[in-house]
Amino acid sequence: MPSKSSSETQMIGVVGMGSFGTAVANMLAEKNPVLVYARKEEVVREINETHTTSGRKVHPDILATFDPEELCRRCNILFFMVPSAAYFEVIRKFAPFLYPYHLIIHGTKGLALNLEEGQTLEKIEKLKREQILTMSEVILQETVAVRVGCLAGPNISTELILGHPAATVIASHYNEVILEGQRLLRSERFQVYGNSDIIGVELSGVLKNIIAIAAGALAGLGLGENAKGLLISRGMVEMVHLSKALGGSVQSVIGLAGVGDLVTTCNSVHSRNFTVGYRLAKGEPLAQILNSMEEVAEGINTIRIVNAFIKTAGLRAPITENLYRVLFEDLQIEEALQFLMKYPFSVDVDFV
Ligand SMILES: NC(=O)c1ccc[n+]([C@@H]2O[C@H](COP(=O)([O-])OP(=O)(O)OC[C@H]3O[C@@H](n4cnc5c(N)ncnc54)[C@H](O)[C@@H]3O)[C@@H](O)[C@H]2O)c1
Ligand SMILES: O=P(O)(O)OC[C@H](O)CO
Repeated sequence: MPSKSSSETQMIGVVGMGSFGTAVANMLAEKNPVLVYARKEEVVREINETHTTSGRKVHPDILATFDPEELCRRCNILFFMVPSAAYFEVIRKFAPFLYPYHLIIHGTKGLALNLEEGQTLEKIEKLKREQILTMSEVILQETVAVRVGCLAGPNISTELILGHPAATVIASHYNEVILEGQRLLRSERFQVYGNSDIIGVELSGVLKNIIAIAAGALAGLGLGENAKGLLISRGMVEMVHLSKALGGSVQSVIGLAGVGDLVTTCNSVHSRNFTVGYRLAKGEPLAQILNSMEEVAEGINTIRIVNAFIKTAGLRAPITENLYRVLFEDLQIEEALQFLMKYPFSVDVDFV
């Protein structure tokens, strides 16, 4: 295994220079030099020559490369900031260059499927928990890395880029991952909390996207703040039950990465998931909305996976189930709302 000198360890690696990757790379660059990986040569050139990418400013202490080996050789702390749909491809590209000394933190709020060749979600009768992977589980499965963490919280990238105050959670089984994340990212404008329940924190960030799509739909219909309060509180209860069934703790859902991010995403016109719901409610077909979006709305893939899991686990998750039918089975939003208003929820909080 190659050894590393202490001076080399100061350079921090970031994989993926989309909205969130750029925001995080810029924050990291306030304290350490940063090397970012982008797969396209023209993006690498743009970052190195103009210190911008896709119209966003890039900190002058950030260099770019399209060589995964260089990134892994020069950085022993890596932040992976790519959408879940690209995760297996990206992780497998980096896996040959990763060693157990690497420390990896990811910021992806999506799920992946661990299926056999030729299997698809549609073909599976019962989707088991072990066939669903959070991104930390993908990293652990595909690489020799051990010290893995996630970063999740109310972190709309457009606000981070403006330097507005915010906070996040770094979750890991390893305290040193949390401490490194805090050391690298904490600033006067950015607070970093720790949590040892990595699965619960990942699931919180993943599941709130479903509720955010529903919140966008309510806003698109102009149904007001009472309805939103109702959705957010019932959405939180649904997230708790789904997260518990998938291996997360109640505490993580009611913390910053759960309720904190839920409130933010359900209220932000900058949220891609909220925007999908809003445009659906205005009458646009889902395919048209997704085709016109350059950035990923993770909730769409998440709801397919979670809906399949709900059936296997025998759970009831009325918001998720009804939203799935709106998105994929032609149920009208108004009909879904009527169904939810008649649903016999009777206990307010049933998980403590
Ligand atoms: N944007 C936000 O406000 C925000 C905040 C918190 C978390 N997140 C999460 O971060 C993740 C990324 O979101 P984003 O907003 O940066 O998305 P984005 O669509 O803006 O950017 C995705 C980046 O990944 C890169 N990428 C995609 N496929 C790739 C591949 N096969 N190989 C290499 N690179 C590839 C793209 O080139 C792009 O740079 C998502 O899971 C999202 O939920 C986003
Ligand atoms: O734009 P969204 O909907 O992916 O949400 C972004 C972040 O998850 C907010 O914390």
